[in-house]
Amino acid sequence: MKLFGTSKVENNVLCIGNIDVITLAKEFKTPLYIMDEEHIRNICRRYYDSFKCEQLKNRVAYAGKAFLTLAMCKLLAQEGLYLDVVSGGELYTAFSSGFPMEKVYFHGNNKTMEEVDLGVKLGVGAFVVDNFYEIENLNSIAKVYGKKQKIYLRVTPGVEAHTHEYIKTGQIDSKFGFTGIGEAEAVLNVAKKTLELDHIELSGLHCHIGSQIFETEPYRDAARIMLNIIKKIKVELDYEIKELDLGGGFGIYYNEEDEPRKIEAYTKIILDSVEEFCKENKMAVPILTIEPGRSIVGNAGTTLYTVGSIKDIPEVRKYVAVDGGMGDNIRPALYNAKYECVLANRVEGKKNEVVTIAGKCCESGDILIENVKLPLIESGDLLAVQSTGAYGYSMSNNYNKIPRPAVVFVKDGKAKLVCKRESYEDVIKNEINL
Ligand SMILES: Cc1ncc(COP(=O)(O)O)c(C=O)c1O
Ligand SMILES: N[C@@H](CCCC[NH3+])C(=O)O
Repeated sequence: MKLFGTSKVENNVLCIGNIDVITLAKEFKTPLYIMDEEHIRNICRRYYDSFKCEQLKNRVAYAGKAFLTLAMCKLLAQEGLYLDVVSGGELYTAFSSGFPMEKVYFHGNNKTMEEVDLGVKLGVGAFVVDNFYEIENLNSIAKVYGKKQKIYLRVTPGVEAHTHEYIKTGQIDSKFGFTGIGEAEAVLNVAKKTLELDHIELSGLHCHIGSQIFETEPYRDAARIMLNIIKKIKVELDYEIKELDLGGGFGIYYNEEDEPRKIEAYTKIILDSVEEFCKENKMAVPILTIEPGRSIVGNAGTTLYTVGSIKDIPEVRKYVAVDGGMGDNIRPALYNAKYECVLANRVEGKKNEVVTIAGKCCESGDILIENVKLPLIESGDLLAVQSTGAYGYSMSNNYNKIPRPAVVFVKDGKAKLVCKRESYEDVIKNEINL
């Protein structure tokens, strides 16, 4: 069992943010997403410091797709981070929280006209554009508002990162961005056309090579490819790109097979390789951005469930069902993602057994964890699945009309409700009873 942040075991009960989970379950019910606020803040600070945000004006833009709520936006603003949003809904969340719009990067491979309009109207810092269709729309909308909109061009650098097929994004065969390999003609052409538009300012280039990446070397490769394109744009178009965003994707620990590097190892290789390339090529070092999502919130989140039915099929398997499942954590079903868990109200028990943790959805694939060794479990026990802070709540759904769980931030013995548990009324709120 690995404990992150402020998680610890006291009197054989799991405690997070100095509150035991039995108390949290009583107050907020289960399933419950518990976010360790101190842990999130510590990671934000480690990124901010090690990426030299103060000294070099570099930026850490948290990728909101991992987990975004009003409270999270407030926390990010307090920690001095930027924010990457990928839809009108995420943008609206940030805006509603009072997050500074000039610190927002607006992503998305197919932004609608309404989304583009909202972004320009609210004054987002930069659009990360994926295609020329978007640039033209953006130029005409920015004209209506009498603005010159900053953009980054998203480039697929052709870097192979070893991760799950569904979460790779930097390879050439990708729906994202302009192809940036070889002579990078596609990027040069679009940069050239962009420079002719009156309401667009080409500020930077962007790439993102994938997610849950453990190696550091692909970031060096991506940095060099991107800087080479910046150099080409300077030589061929006589235009200096002053900003570079190298995306996120830094891997975290979910289970024993995962060997993530320290945050500082990723930030170091990026800073060093950019500096090295710029020195070799006598170029000015651009302002750098990274976009970590998972590595900021992943290990800070724990999902607390109550055990319900238990089905023992002798010599085959023992199913232990919890009161949540693929509605609150789709990742095991979607990516075959592996998690660890603890019997949270009796962390250590005398007899251990191997069980499979099943969800409550009407779907055979709704299995949260297969073959995990735990103390003998009884109905009514509390089970805590660890490292669910990223892409848990944000990918949650109402399959089987199951209401989404509540989210609490815990810190220094206090729990703050940041998202209410959905009610049955919420589940039908958009429906019309003809
Ligand atoms: C453009 C972009 N930036 C940042 C991220 C965040 O990735 P991660 O949560 O793996 O750090 C993603 C998701 O993979 C992304 O698509
Ligand atoms: N949702 C994915 C990662 C997101 C990839 C976004 N580009 C996950 O849970 O791992």
